[in-house]
Amino acid sequence: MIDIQGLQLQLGPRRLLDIATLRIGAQERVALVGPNGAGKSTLLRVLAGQAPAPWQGRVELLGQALAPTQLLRERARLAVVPQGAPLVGRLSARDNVLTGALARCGAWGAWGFYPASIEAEADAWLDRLALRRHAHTRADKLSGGERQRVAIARAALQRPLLLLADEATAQLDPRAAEQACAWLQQAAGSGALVTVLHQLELLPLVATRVIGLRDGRIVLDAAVDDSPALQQALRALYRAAPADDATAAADAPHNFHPLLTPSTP
Ligand SMILES: Nc1ncnc2c1ncn2[C@@H]1O[C@H](COP(=O)(O)OP(=O)(O)OP(=O)(O)O)[C@@H](O)[C@H]1O
Repeated sequence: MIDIQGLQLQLGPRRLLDIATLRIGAQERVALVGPNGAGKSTLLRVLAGQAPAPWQGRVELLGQALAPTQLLRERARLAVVPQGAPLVGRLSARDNVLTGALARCGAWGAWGFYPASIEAEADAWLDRLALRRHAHTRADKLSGGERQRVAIARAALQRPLLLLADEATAQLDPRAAEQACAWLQQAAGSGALVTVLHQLELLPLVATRVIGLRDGRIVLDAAVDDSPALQQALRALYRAAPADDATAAADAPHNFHPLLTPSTP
């Protein structure tokens, strides 16, 4: 599903990513965690074909080796719930959700005509995410949390092989955030889910594997469980001071002692 070897992304003097190896299998549920500026979103952006700068290394996604300027052939099956959940503001919540199915509908979808089965699917998602009463509200009139939920439903309509979610629970109240973890898993279906997460208490609800980044490097790769070892590793991940300038980042040892590196597929 995802196979990364020697990924390096440099922006000016700053190294944003330095990932020796990372493999994520089909159907995996993975959370990316780490302090602010660790590179979590940048990694998702590389996978989504939106890297902020050219990168070096080998990135294979859904069976295709990517180049920094090349888009994935199977883009329709790659769903992204971006940070802040940008939507098409002039479209209703329902129409935004329906755009997730565009690739399945061909030209008719582009004209706003969707098969009844797809409209029913969109409505079911609007119901599930408690959005039915907002179905015909313009997206730019929705609250942040409502937009977030619309973005999850839109991703579900893509029937993704891979769903990338960047802090999809960030704008949700505690109960909705817990529910969103289940929604994300449902939206990913039989595909893989990689989600950036800051609320560590939600980890068991959304992931079976946690990957910790710091200064663009993977320093933690562990199964999600309630072991004291994982709790300790997570605390250490956030306690560690980030490199606060380019020199410090460049001087840091390349493979410093990982916090935890248990089994991965
Ligand atoms: N387009 C850009 N131009 C300059 N710097 C960038 C750009 N994109 C990311 N960065 C820098 O790269 C580093 C990693 O950013 P990234 O957004 O990936 O971190 P993150 O782990 O997702 O952080 P957060 O938890 O705060 O969202 C940050 O220091 C950020 O300032």
